[in-house]
Amino acid sequence: MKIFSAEQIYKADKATLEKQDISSEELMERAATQMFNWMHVRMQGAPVKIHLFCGIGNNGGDGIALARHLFEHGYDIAVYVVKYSDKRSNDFLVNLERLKDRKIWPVFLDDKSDLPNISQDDIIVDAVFGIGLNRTPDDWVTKLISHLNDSKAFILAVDIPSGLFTNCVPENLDSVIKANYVLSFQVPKLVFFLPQTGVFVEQWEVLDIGLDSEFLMKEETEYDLIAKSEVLQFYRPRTKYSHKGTYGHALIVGGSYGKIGAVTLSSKAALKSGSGLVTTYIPECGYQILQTSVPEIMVLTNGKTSLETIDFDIKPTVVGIGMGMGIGERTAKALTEFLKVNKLPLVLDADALNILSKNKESLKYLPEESILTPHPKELERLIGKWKDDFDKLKKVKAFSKKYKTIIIIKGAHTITFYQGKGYINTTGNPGMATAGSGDTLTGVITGLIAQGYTNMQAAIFGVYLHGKSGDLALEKTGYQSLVASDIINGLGQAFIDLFKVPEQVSEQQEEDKKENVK
Ligand SMILES: NC(=O)C1=CN([C@@H]2O[C@H](COP(=O)(O)OP(=O)(O)OC[C@H]3O[C@@H](n4cnc5c(N)ncnc54)[C@H](O)[C@@H]3O)[C@@H](O)[C@H]2O)[C@H](O)CC1
Ligand SMILES: [K+]
Repeated sequence: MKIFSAEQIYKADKATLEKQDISSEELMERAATQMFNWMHVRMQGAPVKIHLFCGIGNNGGDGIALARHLFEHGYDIAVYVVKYSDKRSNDFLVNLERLKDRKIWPVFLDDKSDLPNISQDDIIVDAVFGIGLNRTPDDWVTKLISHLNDSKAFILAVDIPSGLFTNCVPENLDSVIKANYVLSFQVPKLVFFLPQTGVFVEQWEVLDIGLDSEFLMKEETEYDLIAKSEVLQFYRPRTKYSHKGTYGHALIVGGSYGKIGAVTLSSKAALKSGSGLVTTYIPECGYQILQTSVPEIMVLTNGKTSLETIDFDIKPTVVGIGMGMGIGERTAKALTEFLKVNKLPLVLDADALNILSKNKESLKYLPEESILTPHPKELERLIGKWKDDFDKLKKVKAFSKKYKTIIIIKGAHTITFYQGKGYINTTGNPGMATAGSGDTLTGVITGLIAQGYTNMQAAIFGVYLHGKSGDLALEKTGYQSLVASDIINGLGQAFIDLFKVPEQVSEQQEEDKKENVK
């Protein structure tokens, strides 16, 4: 799914009005009707107090129109207009009049108003600011927003939590609504997926308001959201007359005394993600450990307790390098010498990245489309400190362009970056923040490249599979007990899940749908 910028959404609106020959107020009505249906299906007329806080722009207009629908279906509503400016939008005014026609008089709030009473059992609809926010809200609006957050009532945000910008991190985080649920029109917003701003979005859902499909299809975006339908197109089925040679040979390089586990996990993950052969290149101290724990894997050794040279006479398809490798002088030199002569596709992780951070001139030896999988600290060593999430994205983009590398920013929503574009992953969970999880990811990506996936496909698909496997494992382990080996063991189910058809809608839902059409 594409993630559009605010400018692109306004362009999509314009294209829709022209193509479908409708007014902007009709489009607002679609948005409000969709939100009402969403609420009505869940609330079924429940006598819960709903407080609607509406700004004076189109986000506020959406809220006012929603209030009308709720009123007409007998819901107990209280409507507030947050008068943060005199520049009321036309569609807001049209809907305000419609509300007044029904004898509903909103409470107008300004800097002198008392804060309204809200019980924690009530529902708040947040329609104060939408994607049009362009400066920090005034102090009194921030106070109101903090008051709503403190109420502990369930907050349903319209389009985006009020106070969140679409293209930067707010200076004052007290001015942002902490939404329990966001109903976002047509497309999710980038800020839902970044650590500093994503915390304001507990859950989100997209409501289709019928924006022009041609525009949505043709318009190029800087970010894509990656879910099952996006990765399925990469999937390479196995063929009947294939043999292990068909699926490539992954070489995993790394390990040092006390850190043989890291390479073991990567190697096993490469194997379990389908690499035909896997060889692990480690210091001698790991020989027995590896041969015993993963008998399917071949082992080459060099150095006693850490690697001294990286030099082999096998012909692997791809090399995954750095896990548990250490950053000692000899190992660092071994890596640099290897990079100078290497022509194979590379996946670089952990200490390989730490060594490169200290010897940035060696980055020029990386083949194009090498994959770098840093965790936050490793990323900081590579690109330097960042001011906020947006600054981080800018720096990663510049780095990836300069060295022509694919960078995977690991996190709650891992983002794969290449050629100026970010691919945001949707699988994974906090249970995966555990030792060896990253080593496993490197193994999965290396294993996919071995089988013939392009580096970009392997990066995006690998991140998805790794997360999905963690999600499936979670059902048995819970968050705390999920360990990297569970992720490896869940990989098979993650592949199988790709082809699971979503559950059928129930008969009752089908009936409801028919009713709606009537
Ligand atoms: N295609 C869609 O997704 C549709 C979205 N709709 C809704 O429209 C809003 C965007 O509406 P817009 O009027 O452009 O912006 P806001 O409602 O966010 O209003 C802000 C308004 O106020 C000014 N402003 C900005 N920041 C401040 C500030 N800190 N203090 C005071 N005033 C401020 C700014 O100039 C704006 O004019 C979108 O989110 C959806 O909810 C449509 O209803 C349907 C199509
Ligand atoms: K909002």
